[in-house]
Amino acid sequence: MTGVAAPKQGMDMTVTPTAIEGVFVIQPEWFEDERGFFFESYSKRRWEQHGLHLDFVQDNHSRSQRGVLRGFHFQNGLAPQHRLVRCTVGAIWDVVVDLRAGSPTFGRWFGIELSASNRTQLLMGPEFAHGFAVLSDVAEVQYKTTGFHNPAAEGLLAWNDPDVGVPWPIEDPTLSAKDSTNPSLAAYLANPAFHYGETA
Ligand SMILES: Cc1cn([C@H]2C[C@H](O)[C@@H](COP(=O)(O)OP(=O)(O)O[C@H]3O[C@@H](C)C(=O)[C@@H](O)[C@H]3O)O2)c(=O)[nH]c1=O
Repeated sequence: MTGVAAPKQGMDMTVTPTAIEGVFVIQPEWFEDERGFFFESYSKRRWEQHGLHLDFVQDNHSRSQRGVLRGFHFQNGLAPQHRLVRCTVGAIWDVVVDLRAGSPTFGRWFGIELSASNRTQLLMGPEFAHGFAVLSDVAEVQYKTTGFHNPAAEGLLAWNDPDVGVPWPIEDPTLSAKDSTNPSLAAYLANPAFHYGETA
């Protein structure tokens, strides 16, 4: 068919699977001119064109100082959450850990730098513990979730569990009181919240 191409509806994005099934790197295109930049940080229509059908219900925003590490956190099957994470001020090293018992990548981690300048986003299913370390003087992190916050569903995993072995880029991080006593992966596995092949 010939003719005039349909006008482009907004900017596109790339969706790149990682070595861990269920974790995707999302890179939106952006427009830049002398005023600054513009990009669509989320478009339901664009996501559906890429086969991503998720209903986000909550937006979160945190600010942290250099050296802060938050995590690892997840919500169990009572209130499962897909999470779409980005950094809008500064830079973080963002990490997920596969919590699906029986998964070929159980306990394996994936990490990526998310920053205000690279505008990269990380999408993870509910079955992943999530945490990040701040690489800049200050970092602001914004993320969307498909489930509402539910303290009764909160799950925690030790940021420094040697069985996971994340090579964090900061030493002696500043942690919340809660995160300084998080359980190990072995303790999690005694009563896992998620099983490979089952929908959370
Ligand atoms: C996450 C969350 C916390 N809160 C409250 C609970 C508490 O009083 C206060 C601070 O909570 P926290 O210390 O748990 O915040 P924080 O350590 O930033 O928790 C976050 O960490 C990152 C790594 C994640 O993956 C997120 O899902 C979330 O768990 O905010 C909400 O009201 N809604 C929410 O969605």
